[in-house]
Amino acid sequence: MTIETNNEPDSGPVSGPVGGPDTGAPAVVLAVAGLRRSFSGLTAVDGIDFEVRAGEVVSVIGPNGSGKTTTLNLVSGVIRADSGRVSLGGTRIDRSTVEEIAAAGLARTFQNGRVFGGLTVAENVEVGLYPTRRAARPLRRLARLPVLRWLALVAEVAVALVPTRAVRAEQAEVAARVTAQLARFHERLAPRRDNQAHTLSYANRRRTEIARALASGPRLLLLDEPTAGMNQTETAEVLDQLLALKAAGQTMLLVEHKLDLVMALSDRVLVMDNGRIIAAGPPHQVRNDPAVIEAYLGRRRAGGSSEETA
Ligand SMILES: Nc1ncnc2c1ncn2[C@@H]1O[C@H](COP(=O)(O)OP(=O)(O)OP(=O)(O)O)[C@@H](O)[C@H]1O
Repeated sequence: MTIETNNEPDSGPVSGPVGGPDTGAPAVVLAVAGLRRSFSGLTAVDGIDFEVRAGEVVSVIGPNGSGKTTTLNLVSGVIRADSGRVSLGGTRIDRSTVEEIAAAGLARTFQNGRVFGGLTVAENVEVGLYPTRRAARPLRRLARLPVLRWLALVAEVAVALVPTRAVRAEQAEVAARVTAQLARFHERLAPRRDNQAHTLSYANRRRTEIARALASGPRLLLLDEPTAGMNQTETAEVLDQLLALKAAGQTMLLVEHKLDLVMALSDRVLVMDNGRIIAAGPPHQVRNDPAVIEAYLGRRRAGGSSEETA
């Protein structure tokens, strides 16, 4: 077996702040401390602290512009923090590259859904396995060094042209994993595996993106508004899939505006306002927190919104 996976249960001791055997609490998968980021004088994320434990589903809600997506971008390395610390499984990742963070076991989807339109559905999912491949990338460690990156690429091309037995075995494993991910989405994706992604409906593009994020068996899955732009039926279907993932033990951190989904799915909810976490706790507790009602839900209700969204 040559593909590195990250979906082993996080029950063993890890360095950094942990629960584990001593406390009986699941290990900390993600630890965020003092995270801060400003854009041209505007503080988007203002020194936040939180943890996500193994098997937990944590949702981040809050009004538009409160700092939710910036938080996901900081955690996943898409942008750098001005200060603060992010650890995945006890290892600091806030100065790592996006690829290093992916290889460490973090996968994510984006707010507007990002797929490679010219690739097939299966190829899009296969991309998600790239950071975990070893045989197909024999000199992958050199890719970190700008001067020697070309050597890593040459080695990749060489084994693609003349695949070794290990590369062929890895390719077979990749194909099996892609098929398993597409099967997760039943008739939505499996029959479309060879269709180019640009021909898919919006909902199927988003499903493809989730399948790609799951392909590597991530230790932590970040989802940025996984049901944005979906109708009620599509949203309910995605909720069922996320509940199945949760039942299988997948650790997730998501940003979501649809409160019904958040309430049904989350173990804990973090409420952000003006870059800060103003409340955190189980869904029913957060829903009834006077500070949240005042700062956020109350605003909505006062505005007479009939659809309760975050
Ligand atoms: N790249 C950027 N450059 C400048 N300002 C930014 C950038 N990214 C985010 N911001 C600002 O930071 C603040 C937080 O934005 P962010 O997208 O994190 O909020 P959000 O809670 O995810 O909002 P929404 O629910 O609308 O997606 C906003 O005022 C936004 O305009």
